[in-house]
Amino acid sequence: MINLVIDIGNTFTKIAIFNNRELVKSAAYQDFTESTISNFINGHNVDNSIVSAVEDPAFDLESHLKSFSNYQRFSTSIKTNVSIRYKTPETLGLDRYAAVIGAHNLYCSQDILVIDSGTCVTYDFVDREGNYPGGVISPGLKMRLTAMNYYTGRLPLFSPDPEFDQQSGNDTLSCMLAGAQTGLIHEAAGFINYYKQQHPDIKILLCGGDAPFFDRQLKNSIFAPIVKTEPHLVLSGLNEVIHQIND
Ligand SMILES: Nc1ncnc2c1ncn2[C@@H]1O[C@H](COP(=O)(O)OP(=O)(O)O)[C@@H](O)[C@H]1O
Ligand SMILES: CC(C)(COP(=O)(O)O)[C@@H](O)C(=O)NCCC(=O)O
Ligand SMILES: [K+]
Repeated sequence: MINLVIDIGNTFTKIAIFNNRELVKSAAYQDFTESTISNFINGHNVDNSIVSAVEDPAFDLESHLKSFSNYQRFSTSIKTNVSIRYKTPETLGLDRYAAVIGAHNLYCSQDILVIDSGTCVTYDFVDREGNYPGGVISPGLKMRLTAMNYYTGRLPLFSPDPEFDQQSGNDTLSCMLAGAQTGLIHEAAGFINYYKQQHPDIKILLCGGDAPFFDRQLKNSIFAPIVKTEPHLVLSGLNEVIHQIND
């Protein structure tokens, strides 16, 4: 079974082809059009397709996918082996639901905290039985620096600096990076500690555009043994949904 899965985030659209549960290829695009899909598929005979979108695509994506595949609309009403305990499933980001499905099916006998560091950073907990109560939504790495520039008169616009590892700064740039970057790691450490106290065997899975940043920082921390990067968690969660519907 060849599956085409698409994850439309607030910054990038991620797309992948799976042959059953094996990832064949994946890519990320800032500009996503019909021809992006044709170029990406490039000769693969797609059986099924599915989309998770936090933003509406700029073209009729559903009609396009229906024209060459068995298209499945993804929503929180689709029953999977993850049970949504969120109070407002109708407002839950589909990328968050897909990420915990991906996590639970990769490590089904473990309690997991997913840290998806995209436009926003989301912390989502799923227990070993597949119960998903929710988690945390927090400003993303780039958003933190952009917001400080946008809402002030004197703070410049800086990009994240992967090399920066100071706890505090002594000029404008280093002070802002300490807040935006080191502050984000302190935040993550705080939430990890909170969940670890309640679930001592918890595993931490990292995904999203800034996963390499979290990976580098957390691999140098006491959390190193329980942290793992799973870059395709949302995509593999969507692929799992196709399997659970068809199996
Ligand atoms: N070339 C880039 N352009 C924009 N953002 C980037 C780039 N490289 C890394 N990033 C980081 O990746 C984040 C987006 O990651 P991603 O997981 O694709 O987000 P989303 O799922 O929200 O679309 C941005 O917020 C930014 O911090
Ligand atoms: C929290 C999010 C903005 C994260 O999106 P991302 O950073 O992956 O683009 C998205 O999942 C969303 O719009 N959620 C809706 C609110 C909710 O999940 O309750
Ligand atoms: K996210």
